[in-house]
Amino acid sequence: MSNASRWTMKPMGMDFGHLPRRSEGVDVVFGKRVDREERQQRSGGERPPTLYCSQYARPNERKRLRKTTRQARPTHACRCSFHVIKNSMCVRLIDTHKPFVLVFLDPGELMSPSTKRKKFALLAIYDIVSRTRHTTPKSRKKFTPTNMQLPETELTAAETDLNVIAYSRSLYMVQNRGKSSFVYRFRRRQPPKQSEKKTAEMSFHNARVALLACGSFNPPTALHFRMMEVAKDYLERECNSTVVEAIMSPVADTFGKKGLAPAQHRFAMLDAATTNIAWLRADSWECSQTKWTRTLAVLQHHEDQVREKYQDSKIRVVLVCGGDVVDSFVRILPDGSNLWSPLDVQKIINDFGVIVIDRTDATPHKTLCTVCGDKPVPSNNVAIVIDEAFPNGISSTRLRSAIQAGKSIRFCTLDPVVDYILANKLYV
Ligand SMILES: Nc1ncnc2c1ncn2[C@@H]1O[C@H](COP(=O)(O)OP(=O)(O)OP(=O)(O)O)[C@@H](O)[C@H]1O
Ligand SMILES: NC(=O)c1ccc[n+]([C@@H]2O[C@H](COP(=O)(O)O)[C@@H](O)[C@H]2O)c1
Repeated sequence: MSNASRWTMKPMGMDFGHLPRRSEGVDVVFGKRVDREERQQRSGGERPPTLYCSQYARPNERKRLRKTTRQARPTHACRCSFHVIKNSMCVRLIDTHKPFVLVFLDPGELMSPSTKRKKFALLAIYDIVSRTRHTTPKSRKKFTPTNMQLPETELTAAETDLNVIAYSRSLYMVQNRGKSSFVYRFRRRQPPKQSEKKTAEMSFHNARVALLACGSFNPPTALHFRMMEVAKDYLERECNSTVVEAIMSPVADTFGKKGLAPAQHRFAMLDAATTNIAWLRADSWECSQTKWTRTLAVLQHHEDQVREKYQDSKIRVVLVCGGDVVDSFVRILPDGSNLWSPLDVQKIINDFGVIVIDRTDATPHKTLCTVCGDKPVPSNNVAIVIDEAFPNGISSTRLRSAIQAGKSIRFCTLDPVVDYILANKLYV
């Protein structure tokens, strides 16, 4: 019997109270003091977006925790998803420091794992799970480390991505036996560190590359086109790469940024401006999706497309972005969740690569050091380029403000964009 088939994923038919359905994710925020009453109030009849673990948040512990994780963050937010496997709850915990830990958990007293971080994470999850009354002594009995396997067949594509990471990390199982609990650690069986290996082999040098810029382009500014030119120039001059094409992909309307003009216009402006530039084009795939697509998925889509188009499985798709986007890699949203999944960021850096165009007030190098933690920033896969010929603080916001004030924006962007905005009376 294959290992995968030993586990069956059951639908969420059990009484999980207020927990969201799987893949929705729950944010576990460490470090916030929320008293019991308030917590109950927050839970109310509705599903709370965030679960607070106040009892593990003493200030001195927070300080130590930050030291351990080497990441000073205002709160320690973890995104978890919940699954039911053989009557036990499986919690997947994702955070910046340890991107993915799979925990099979029975409520019970926990034996302290070796590091504070693990302890905090496990206790936090315990805190959640202990309020769900989901396990019975019978189900606990069934639960043994020997039959443990990820239910690969039942997972969606996105989750299967995560599984790879789970295997490259350690797997923890926590089980209650009488009064004490045990933490089991499993090593992945396949050769580890596949993505690191890929990074070591990968380099911009002599590579065939397609560039991808994702953004609102609301409207496109001179810098949006310029950043593609700067990235292409850098790769061809410094790395002897061949840039086969460069793609500008406007984000879908469902991204929900304030004041976002309809995707049809944002795409049309990019298309009009790039139509006579052989190596540069606008692509409508991302903005024609009904839901917002994470940048990693956009990269993956275009990797498939260009490899097929050029019949070359070695072509790389490299993300081009400004320093502000890199800074946003570690941004935590007001509800405590991560703007970018840390896993996505790791994959973008290691499996694709990024050309960062420096931008006023951005500190991409510092952010990348934070993101990479113990490891050095992979310099063969990430380059921060300063545009010395044309440094400026232009932004779409400034163009929109100028248009609203009735001022000219000519020469702040390409002429076809200006003409399109005027003809369609955008941003007035
Ligand atoms: N002046 C600039 N310098 C460097 N990168 C830039 C500049 N303007 C935009 N970019 C980059 O272009 C990409 C698309 O950006 P986006 O469409 O969000 O433009 P924006 O000017 O930042 O928009 P807004 O002002 O509406 O927030 C991002 O990677 C962004 O960092
Ligand atoms: N998690 C993610 O993949 C993620 C998060 C935030 C923004 N983005 C992308 O960054 C780009 C720029 O966004 P802003 O316009 O908010 O700077 C957009 O294309 C957006 O889709 C991706």
